[in-house]
Amino acid sequence: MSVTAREALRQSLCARIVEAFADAAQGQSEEAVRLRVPFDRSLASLAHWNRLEPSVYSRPRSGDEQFGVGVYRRLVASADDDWDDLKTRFAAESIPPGLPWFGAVPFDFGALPLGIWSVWPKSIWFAPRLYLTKAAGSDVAEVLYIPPRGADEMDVRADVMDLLDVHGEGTYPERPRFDEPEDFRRFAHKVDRALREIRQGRLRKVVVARFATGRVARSLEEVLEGLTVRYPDSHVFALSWQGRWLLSASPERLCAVRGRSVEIDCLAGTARRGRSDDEDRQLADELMASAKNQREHRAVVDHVLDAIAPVCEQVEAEAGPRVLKLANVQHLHTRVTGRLKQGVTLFDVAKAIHPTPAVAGTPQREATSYVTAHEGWPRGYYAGAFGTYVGGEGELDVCLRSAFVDAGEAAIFAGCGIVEGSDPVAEWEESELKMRPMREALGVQGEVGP
Ligand SMILES: C=C(O[C@@H]1C=C(C(=O)O)C=C[C@H]1O)C(=O)O
Repeated sequence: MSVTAREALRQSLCARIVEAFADAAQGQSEEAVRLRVPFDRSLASLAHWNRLEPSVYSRPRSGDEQFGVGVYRRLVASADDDWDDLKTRFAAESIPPGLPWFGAVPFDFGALPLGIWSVWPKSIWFAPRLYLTKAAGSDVAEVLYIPPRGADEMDVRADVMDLLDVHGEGTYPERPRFDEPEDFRRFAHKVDRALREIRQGRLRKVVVARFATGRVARSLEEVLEGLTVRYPDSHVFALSWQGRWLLSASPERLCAVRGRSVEIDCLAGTARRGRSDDEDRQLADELMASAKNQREHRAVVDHVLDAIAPVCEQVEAEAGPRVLKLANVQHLHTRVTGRLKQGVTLFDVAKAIHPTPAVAGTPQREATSYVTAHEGWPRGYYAGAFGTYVGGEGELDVCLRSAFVDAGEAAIFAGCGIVEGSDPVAEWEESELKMRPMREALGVQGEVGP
């Protein structure tokens, strides 16, 4: 969108909110101002790299969009905190009806946020002060805005204009750059080391990951629109904190909790897409027939069923895996569904199953510690989870096909499950495919051969 169109959008949205604020001031006493505005573009048009206020964009598989900016309430986990601390703190908070918390948790709650992640707390959650939702295909957005206490119309105008300000295009403060990414030699060395652990019987599977870096060539709006068009079945999500962005187009639901029901996606086992329909079908058949991939996949399903049993009244997995096709790759996929025991929240479920063997390995605890100790760089939020939370319910998706963007530079992450018989060249190629969504969307040059 052009700078003038962006400014016109900002002005008109602000005028509608001020109007609704003035009407509400004469009527009810609710803290939040609620209105509906015509909106015929994607809510991604409100997202911008250079917005200093924390902000969030989310477009799950349903196609409904959410955008939030500014902080009404924030909740962060620091070095020593765990899931239980988050849960306790959430229990003490209250936010207006219809407003969710957005946030993310790390891959390993036991690890400190180091390296590129040291600029962020270990887990970040916030309820935005200006929140828009738009149903798929609709050209109307619902707006919820919480004015500062005691604000008058003038204050509200200034506040909303500020929340939607973009603070200069392309001007980034000097910050430390990312570390040198791993080349094939170092990656192969990590795979060999993982294979040694497996041969010696300490682990059965380890997910070995790598990252690539590059300059971002697109506006955030272009990036998000690119991802939503190309990956309609993934959850496209972007969250900024202190000007840095975490982005993901996740195909993998860690857990969704609505009332007493829970849904989990197990995703492990990967093949590329074919160049023709025939080749694509053949690759899918080979994936289904591959004992190595089926073993890798079954380990995830078994872990999830075992780990979730204590918080469930009933739980079941689909009979066998299906093939989930994404634009870049195809995966083996099994859905697990269950009925939760009374009082079990989203965070109880996440604590029980995360990180699953799909992103850590098996045995899960040993593999998680192994990854944290031997990856060679801190995973932070990569292979962590992001999503929404309201009163115990919500959805968390695994932060895969993801990137961290700081001052116009991106680190793009991908990992592969290593089991007995894995080959470093094939795994490198798989990691390249997994990086493709973010590379293409961000316009970062890439595709490096082994
Ligand atoms: C670790 C990643 O993906 C995970 C690993 C998979 C595999 O090894 O087959 C498949 C899907 C994901 O659960 C990633 O995309 O970075």
